[in-house]
Order: sequence, then structure tokens, then C-alpha cells
Amino acid sequence: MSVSSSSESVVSYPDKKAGATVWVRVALDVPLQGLFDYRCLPPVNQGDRVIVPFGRRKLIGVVVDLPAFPELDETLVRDVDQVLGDLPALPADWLRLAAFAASYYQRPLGEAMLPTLPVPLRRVGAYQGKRSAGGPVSRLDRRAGKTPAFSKASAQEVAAQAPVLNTAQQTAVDGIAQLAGHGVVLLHGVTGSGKTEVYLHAAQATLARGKQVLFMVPEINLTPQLEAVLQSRLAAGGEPCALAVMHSGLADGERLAAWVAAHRGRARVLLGTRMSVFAPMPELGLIIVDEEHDTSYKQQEGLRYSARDLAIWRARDLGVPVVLGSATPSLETWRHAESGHYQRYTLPDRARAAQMPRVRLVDTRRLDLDQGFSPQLTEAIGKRIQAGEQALVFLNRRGYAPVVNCASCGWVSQCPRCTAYAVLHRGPGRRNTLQCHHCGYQARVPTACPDCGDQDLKPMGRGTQRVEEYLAECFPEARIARIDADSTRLKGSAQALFSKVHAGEVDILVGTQMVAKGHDFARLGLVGVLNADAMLFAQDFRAPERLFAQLMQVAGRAGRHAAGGEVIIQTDYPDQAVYQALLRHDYVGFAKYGLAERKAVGLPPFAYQALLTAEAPALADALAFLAQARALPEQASSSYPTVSAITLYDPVPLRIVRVAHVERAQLLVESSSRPALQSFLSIWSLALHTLARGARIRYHLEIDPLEI
Ligand SMILES: Nc1ncnc2c1ncn2[C@@H]1O[C@H](COP(=O)(O)OP(=O)(O)OP(=O)(O)O)[C@@H](O)[C@H]1O
Ligand SMILES: [Zn+2]
Repeated sequence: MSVSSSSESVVSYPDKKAGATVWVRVALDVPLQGLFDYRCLPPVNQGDRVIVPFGRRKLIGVVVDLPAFPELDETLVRDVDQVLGDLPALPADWLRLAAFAASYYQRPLGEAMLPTLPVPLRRVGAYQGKRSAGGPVSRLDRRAGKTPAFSKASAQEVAAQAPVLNTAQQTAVDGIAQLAGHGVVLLHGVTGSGKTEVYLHAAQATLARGKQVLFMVPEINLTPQLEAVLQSRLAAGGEPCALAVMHSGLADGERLAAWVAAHRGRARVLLGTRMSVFAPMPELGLIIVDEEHDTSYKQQEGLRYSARDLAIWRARDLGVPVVLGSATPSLETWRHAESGHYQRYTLPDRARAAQMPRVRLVDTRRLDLDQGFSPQLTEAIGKRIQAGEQALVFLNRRGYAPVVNCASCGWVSQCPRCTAYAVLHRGPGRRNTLQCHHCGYQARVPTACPDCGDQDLKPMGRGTQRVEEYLAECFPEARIARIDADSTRLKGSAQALFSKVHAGEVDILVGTQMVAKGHDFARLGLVGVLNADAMLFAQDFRAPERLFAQLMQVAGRAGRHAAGGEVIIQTDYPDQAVYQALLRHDYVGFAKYGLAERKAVGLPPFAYQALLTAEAPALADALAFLAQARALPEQASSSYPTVSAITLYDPVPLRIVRVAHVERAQLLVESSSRPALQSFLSIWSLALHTLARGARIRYHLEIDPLEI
């Protein structure tokens, strides 16, 4: 057998006559179950990417197996077009992770695996187009010769001085160091307790052993500050730390660079948001998941995965430790810690300030509010800025006002495409618009009521823009900054705003949940919370947990570096358990109460759930599809061995039924046994695929949904 000389080059083309071909089994990003066999000339390895013909198209896929025989008749098997040798093969553990994600989240392997790759690595045009110039990786390498491989974050923002660990921190660091292999550590530390310091020490030890570290954070805007800290603290022997950063705010090329650096083992630390859990890291030795409770770790489209859960799986598979950190762990995590399944270390006190901030509930039931502000809150803000401190006003609602209303006929601004209000936004130069936060619809604000012609249209309620406006009237001297999705739309603008806050160039900060978490503000003395009650009576059983976590987080921004921090929460329901626990900073009590409640009614973490959502132009069709889906197991009960352990609830419309002219309904599936649920879903998901064929329905199945 002769091997053609082309097989020696990085890129090889199969030559049918050579006869030395092998079979490869390839995962492709197509909505079909199963894998696809091709004929290929060696050398080709498991984990290589290949370009293959698929119908009339060409696609990039990943070789997951080299079977002895193809599944099809040999004469029907087509040839691999090109083996892409520009990167090392994807490692076996990466293939295992993708396979686990696909099976656990009930998606075809290729559909789960391929989208985790940076776009240029899975686009045929990037390799075979006229301008491919050797492919994206060699283009990247040519560029990299000109620019430094790793960013040197502005180290002046950070004091490189490492503080001496306190006893609680040292205990946690020692505990993590002693883990011989895999172990899940919950680092439960109150806000400002210095969890970052513990991560840094654990990371340092891992790097010293020659291993890589994956450091996950929930939000993009937490990366710059942390990048600078990691950069200055993890530098060794005069060399900057080989740190790569990965998040959705990066351009394709930047993300590719980070991914390639991790894959080649050149990046020793990868700092990233949820997508980074899928980065191949050949020498991964530690995973850190900061703010593990944060819902941003959940991907809400495509493969609906939990990056935290996958991180735990990945660490176990590799036999390495994973550290989950939070001041308010998810109840799922807390339960594992209580049962001893996870090892728990507690940082009970703040690292700098002696005490936690004082929490005050202002009962707004009998108060005259001015633009939503109680006199107590306004006065407190005034005092703080007088004293040269900063104040933060937290309101989880962007825009100027959530709705516009006609005083004479009761007309309200509604999105024409969704069952939702159109929100009033103030644009530059008084160019006001109505915007839908669900579908992106935008329109001018009508000058008169579309129904009755009356010109007395009024904004109702308030969002961050209106709060900013009000504060500017109350405190004309104060420097006010607003941080929300609108004010940070431009690349780099969030970082610029946060830098101003850190530099003390802001007196009052108004913001949504973007400002609530993670940031270590040195001069912030007061946090005021508006409209917290909005979340109190949400239908979702996780709403109280989420509200509590969010309020603990935002409250935790106050008084981090000096004593005397204060939090003012305005509420009509001061007796609610959430607020009472907050007064005492009592996460443990709240978790105990929450878990007991969940246990009593059999909700997660004492049950496991999946959610089937159907979308159609008419609600009736979506509901009918779900009804059929629900009936499937009855019609073929012998195919569903675990069906007796499964509860299928009635299909119901979503709370916001219509979004962008599409109507949506959902069906909840539940079981007290995860294996029973998984077994059921693996059969059911295939049947759903068949059921939906021909029907004008889109559907998706979500495992472990966070919102129901
Ligand atoms: N041992 C220590 N001695 C003095 N200061 C410390 C120590 N450890 C941490 N700090 C400082 O305490 C502050 C809070 O630390 P850090 O931001 O890590 O808190 P955190 O636990 O992550 O809080 P959060 O959950 O609110 O994000 C930082 O300014 C940090 O530099
Ligand atoms: Zn809309």
C-alpha cells in the first residue's frame, strides 16, 4: 500500500486510487440525529476537523470515531474533502464533554459540539474561499507575530500587593490544595469577604504545578477588573501571566485567538463567561466558577446548558477540583454542601470593613413618594454625597417609563408584535421612542392618543432614565452615572463607566443588575433599592431565591472598604421572609427555609425537571402540539420503561404569550429521579422530532430549566 505524498502535508486530500483509505465518523451541525460516515486518506485522527460534502453543500465537522466499517454500504460513502491540520486534534476529554452535553441536553452530537467552536473554525469559506489565505489559524498566527499574544491589562488599576490571608481564607486555600483529585468545593463567603483572594491562591498553586486554570465569571463586565487583577497577581518571574479572555463581546477573531491559545496550552489561565466551559484545555488542573448561583451561567438558546453544571462534570471527568464561589449559593449547590457531597468553606466576615452594611426597610405603604423615592432614601443619598461617599440606586428596569398611558381613554403603549408593553425611552435631543424589550420593536412616541386623539399622554412608572433625571433635579451638584444595557451598548463603554466609578468621578450611580454583582467599589457607602416588590410575587417558584440573591448582591456593594455602609430597601411588604432574612444577612436561614419549602412540595432540588416549549403563529397549534407530545408515552407505554416515575403536566401558555407574532406554550415534565427522567427524555425527544415533522411548529426541550 502506498500512501500518497500529500498525506505528509498538513492538509491532505483523499485519493481514491491510493486504496489506503480509512472510515471516519463525523459530527456535523445539522438538525439530524446520528453521525455521518466518510472515506478518508490518513493521516486523520479522532478530534480532527474535516471538510465534507453534505448534500450539495460542504460542511466542517469533527471526527469522533474511526470505525472499522461504515454504517452505510461502502459504495454510498462519500470522500472527505479536506482534513484540517491547522490545529492539534481536539482532545479526548473535550470530545467526552461534548458527548455528555449532547446526551444530557438531548441534542444531536453535532448540533451540540460544532457551535461551541469559534465561528472561523467551522466555516468552510474561511478555508476554501478566495481570501482564505491558508485558513483562519495561519492568518491569526501571521497577525500574532505583530501583536503580543496576551493582553497586558492596565496594571495601574490594581495594587499588585497581595494582602495577608485571614484565617478563614487560609483554611479554604489549604483545603483546596489538599484535594488530591476531583472534589467540588463550595466557597461560601459573604459579600466582600475576599473570595477572589482564595481563587488567586488556588490558581497560583495550580499554575505552579504546570496546569491550566479555567476561571469563569457570569458577566462580561466583570472581566476587565478581574483581568487586571489576575494579570498583576499571577505574573511569575517577571513574565506576564499567559491569560486569555473569552466572552460574547469579542469579535470572531479575538475569540478565535483566545480559544486557540487555550487549546495549544499557551494560555495558562482562561478567564471567561459561560461559553468558556467548552474551551479545550489540554492541561486543565482547576476550574473556578465565581458567583455560581448566577443565572447568566445558563445558556438560553441553542444548546440550553448550564455552564456551572458542565464545569462540575468536566472537573469530575478530569479528576480535578472545581471551586464554586458565592455569597448566596443556589439551593441546588447548598443542598449538596449540606449533605456533604460538596466540601464547604465559609468566609463569615468581610475582609476589610469590620461589619456588614446595615439594612433598613422603608415601609412605603403610607408614604408619599416623590418619583418613587421615599424621603428617607433621598435624605440618605444627600448625606452620603455630602460626606464625599458614593451612593448607588438600584432599579432593575431600564428605559424612562415602562408604559405610556392616555389619561382620558386609558390607552396604553403596547408592542404590536408581543403581548407586552412598549417601554418609553428618552433618546438624545428629546427623540423619544417606544421600545419593546422582547422583540426589539421601535417606534416614535405618538403625539396624541391613537385611540381618542387626546394629547395628554403620560409616562407611567419609572425606569433608570427617569430615576437619573429625578436625581439630577434633586442633586444638581452631583455627578451622576447610569449603567444599564442602554448606556453600555457601545464596545468599551461599560468599562469606561465602571472605571469612572472606581476612580471616584461619580457621586451617584444608577443601575440595573449590571452593577449589582462582583464589583469591589471602594467608596460606596449607600445602596438604595427601588421597586424590589416587583419580583416578590412572580409565578416562578425560584423568584424568591433570585430576589434574595440579587438583593444580597447589590446590598453587598455598600461599605466594602470602610465601616458604616448602609442599604435602604423600599417595600410595601416589609414582613416578607425575603426582606426579614435580608435584614439579618441571613443566607443560611433563608436557604434552610427555602429548602424545607421545596422539599414539602417536591420541587427542585428535590425533583428534576424538563420543559418543552412550542411556538406557532397561533396559540391553539402550539397547545395542540404539546397535547400530542403529552399523549405520546400513553400511546406507546412499553417504549418508555420509566414513564411511571414521570409526571407530565398540562400544557399552558407562557406568561408572555406572544413575542414577535409567535405564540408560545409550554409543558413541564418532572420526576423525583434524574436517571428516570433522562431515560424518558432520550426516547421522548426522538419521538418529538418525528411528531414535529410536517407540523408548522418550532419546539425546544430544556433540561433543568431555571424559569418556568
Ligand atoms: N486578607 C485580606 N486582607 C485585607 N483585604 C482583603 C483580604 N482579602 C481580600 N481583601 C480585599 O477585600 C475586598 C473584597 O474582596 P473580594 O472582592 O474578593 O470579595 P468577594 O468575596 O469576591 O465579594 P463579592 O461576593 O461581593 O464579589 C477587596 O478589596 C480585596 O482586595
Ligand atoms: Zn415586541
